[in-house]
Amino acid sequence: MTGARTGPVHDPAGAERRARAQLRPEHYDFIAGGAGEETALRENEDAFGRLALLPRVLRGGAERGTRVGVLGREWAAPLFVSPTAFHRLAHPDGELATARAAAATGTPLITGMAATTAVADVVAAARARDPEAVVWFQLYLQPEHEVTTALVRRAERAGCSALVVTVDSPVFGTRTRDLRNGFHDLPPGLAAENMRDLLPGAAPGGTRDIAMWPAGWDDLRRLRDLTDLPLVLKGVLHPADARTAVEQGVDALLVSNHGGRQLDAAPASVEALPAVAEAVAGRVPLLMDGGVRRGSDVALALALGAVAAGVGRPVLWALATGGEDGVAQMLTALREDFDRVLALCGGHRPEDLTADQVVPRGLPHRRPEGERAW
Ligand SMILES: Cc1cc2nc3c(=O)[nH]c(=O)nc-3n(C[C@H](O)[C@H](O)[C@H](O)COP(=O)(O)O)c2cc1C
Ligand SMILES: O=C(O)C(=O)c1ccccc1
Repeated sequence: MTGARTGPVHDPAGAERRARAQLRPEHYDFIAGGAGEETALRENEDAFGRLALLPRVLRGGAERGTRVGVLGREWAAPLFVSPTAFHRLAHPDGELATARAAAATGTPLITGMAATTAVADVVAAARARDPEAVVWFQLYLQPEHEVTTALVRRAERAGCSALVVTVDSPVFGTRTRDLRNGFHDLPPGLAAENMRDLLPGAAPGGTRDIAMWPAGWDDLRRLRDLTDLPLVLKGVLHPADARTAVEQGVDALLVSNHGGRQLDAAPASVEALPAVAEAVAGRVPLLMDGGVRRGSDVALALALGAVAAGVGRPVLWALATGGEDGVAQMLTALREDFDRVLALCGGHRPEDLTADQVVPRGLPHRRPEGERAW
């Protein structure tokens, strides 16, 4: 049969179940959990479930492709790996395995300051698979400007091609599961390697060593002056902030509620996307993450204004059960799933997906007066 599935089957729920069986319970909870009552966490996936895609028909499309352009580079698909802390909790190869898998599948990777592998080693691992691999560095603005500066220099020297500043974390969200489990520190032997020698005391070993701090637009301007790398703001949900960010010369926005781990009352990322897209009006590219689990989620995000969608937890589940191969299979399956959804929607390229193709699920409660159902 033409077009039959040949690659790995995409099974997001199964991947999490298998990872859970393998991880220490407090590590599983750290990854799976959200803030407070985990409303924002649940909403990220549920919101996609409330949206349907209206396919267009008879549009041809034998010449289909998934490539997109972002900040001057071509990406294989509108898909990237969002920054998540502590990959060595999931697998001994940690960020090295993730970096190799991302590069091997042509997927851009955002590695974070809370990685358990130094950014230079992460970039080297990616470039060993693909010399053109795209790696960005995520950071939190630090209370001491010298620490921020040192982190930026580490990312520049490593060869990262953009900085992602996470701005949704003036304080750490209330992580209910971590509090219940007493999980605050990394196991012996693991450390937040990017922070090494930047903080007083021993090797940075836990969530408390990554300062989240209430930075302001002034601090962002100082960062702008510090580096020529493109700046991406992560965690913008309010359209007014999106507008300010564009005025401040930010190069891209990543619309995100931090996987439901910061403000529990925040909307789902995909629900915040349309208003941000309207405010930005195409002046900078929009990325999004939160609850992206299948090709149709990527397609919905694109139709609502994003140029690409990121995955956080699915990477860690795949890493826990399958290391580099597991992550590569997951990313490949997700890309293939998106490609099929794009075709079924009548699209030839990711840009062909439009907002008129997104409709809410569920019948309207009341039909307009006098109108028949057929
Ligand atoms: C275990 C874990 C650690 C995370 N660490 C960071 C981090 O250090 N910096 C950051 O900006 N976002 C962090 N995030 C948020 C992700 O970048 C991303 O916004 C979120 O995971 C996307 O949602 P998803 O997990 O539903 O795909 C983390 C998320 C998880 C699950
Ligand atoms: O950002 C997060 O969600 C997160 O879990 C984390 C943990 C430790 C350090 C930095 C971020």
